[in-house]
Amino acid sequence: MDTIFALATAPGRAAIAVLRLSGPGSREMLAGLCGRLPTPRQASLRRLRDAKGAVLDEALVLWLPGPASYTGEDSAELHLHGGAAVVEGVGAALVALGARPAEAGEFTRRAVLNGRMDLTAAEGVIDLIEAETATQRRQALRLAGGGLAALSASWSDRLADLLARQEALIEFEDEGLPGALEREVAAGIEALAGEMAARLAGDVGGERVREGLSIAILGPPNAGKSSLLNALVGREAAIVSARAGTTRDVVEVRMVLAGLPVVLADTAGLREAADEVEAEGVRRALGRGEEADLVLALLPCDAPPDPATLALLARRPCLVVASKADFGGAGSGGMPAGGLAVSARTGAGMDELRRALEAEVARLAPGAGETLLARPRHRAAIRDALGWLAEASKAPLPELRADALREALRALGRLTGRVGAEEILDRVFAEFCIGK
Ligand SMILES: Nc1nc2c(c(=O)[nH]1)N(C=O)[C@@H](CNc1ccc(C(=O)N[C@@H](CCC(=O)O)C(=O)O)cc1)CN2
Ligand SMILES: Nc1nc2c(ncn2[C@@H]2O[C@H](COP(=O)(O)OP(=O)(O)OP(=O)(O)O)[C@@H](O)[C@H]2O)c(=O)[nH]1
Ligand SMILES: [Mg+2]
Repeated sequence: MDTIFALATAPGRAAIAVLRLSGPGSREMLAGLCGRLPTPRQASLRRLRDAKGAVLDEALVLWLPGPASYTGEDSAELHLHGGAAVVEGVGAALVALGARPAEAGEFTRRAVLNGRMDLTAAEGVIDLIEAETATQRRQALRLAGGGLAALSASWSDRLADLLARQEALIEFEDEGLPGALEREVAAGIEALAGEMAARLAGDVGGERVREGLSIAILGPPNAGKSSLLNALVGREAAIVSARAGTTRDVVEVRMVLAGLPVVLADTAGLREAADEVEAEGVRRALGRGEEADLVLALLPCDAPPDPATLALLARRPCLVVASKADFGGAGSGGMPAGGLAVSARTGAGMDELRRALEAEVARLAPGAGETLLARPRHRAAIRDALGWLAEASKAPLPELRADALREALRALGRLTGRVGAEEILDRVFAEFCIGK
């Protein structure tokens, strides 16, 4: 096993830079850098020297002998002065001592291989690094804290128990074991399948929390789409003008709604375009409307209802809003009376609109932050296991039932990384940054 090192903090000008070292050579390399080893897990201030004895930095050093370390191996941390030349120099000294730069996610990968955490907890770690909102952080912490690992382990335990009994049934088939055991196994499979199905049905929204939502503002030209986007984000992100057909490109801004990161997109007004450029803009607008999680449809109070916008409303999850409400109440633009009416000019209805958007986001990501299934991979693995349980239930022979139970167990093993197809690990750790 190689000894690896990496900058664990962001590169660039900084107060301190943390270099992390892990692997069997850590003890010797650390001693090589700073003389005698510090007391384990105690911060010590040491002068770091290269092979020739030249001082590289004065650093706070942590000696973290395995297995009680993040990776489970002998590890160390060097809290350096945060300068590019300092990091460079200490890195070069470590290479001279036999270490190599770590690959993205390699420390956490080792933690998984050494049984310090399972694959879903490792995914929680990366989600924690990428979390931009408190809701995302809560979800990531549940995962990193082993929430899904524990659930999967309890299911695996029960499956292993059912499999053992099924194997006993096969072994003692000729001795006429009581049918009671067979009924017990069948009931156990039923119960487990029921729980998995309930988890799949009830644990929704986690993927949306992780990835964030996309909302597209659509409507006829001059409806005030760009003005509304600017009012929602509080800055002049998109060009506004009295001329219809001002916006052509999709203009994206990021904001947080109901604890979720949202990309809000302003689009070209929908109409028979006057020229090629506008036509492309309208195509892009419609495309964005099709892929958005929510369409914010604007029907201006000063114009008749627009057929292209209405057609989109019929197909996509929509929040319909009457814009330019200062021109008259909701209703004049084809809005039902009592609908949401806003004026980007006066600010009327903007608070209500924000609340309505938050309610839509909350509806699209229910249970936000309280879920365990954060990735399509999680859902797919459980669906897989459930499929094998269904096979087991209807298996005509005891051996086939045992085979199906074994496959269900393997599906859960892939979820936690215990059944280790190398490519699953590669895919998960490709998302990581270097140093984690
Ligand atoms: N300086 C520093 N800060 C950090 C980390 C780190 O590795 N170094 N972490 C890393 O991502 C996170 C904290 N997570 C960690 C999880 C486990 C262990 C660890 O070594 N655990 C051992 C020993 C615990 C102890 O000292 O009592 C264990 O649980 O056996 C360290 C950090 C965030 N902050
Ligand atoms: N009275 C009134 N005028 C508004 C309101 N919102 C926007 N306008 C005006 O309506 C005109 C068009 O506004 P934009 O925000 O550019 O409209 P748009 O929907 O983005 O238009 P396109 O990009 O051309 O599709 C501008 O002159 C705005 O000042 C409003 O709430 N009330
Ligand atoms: Mg516009």
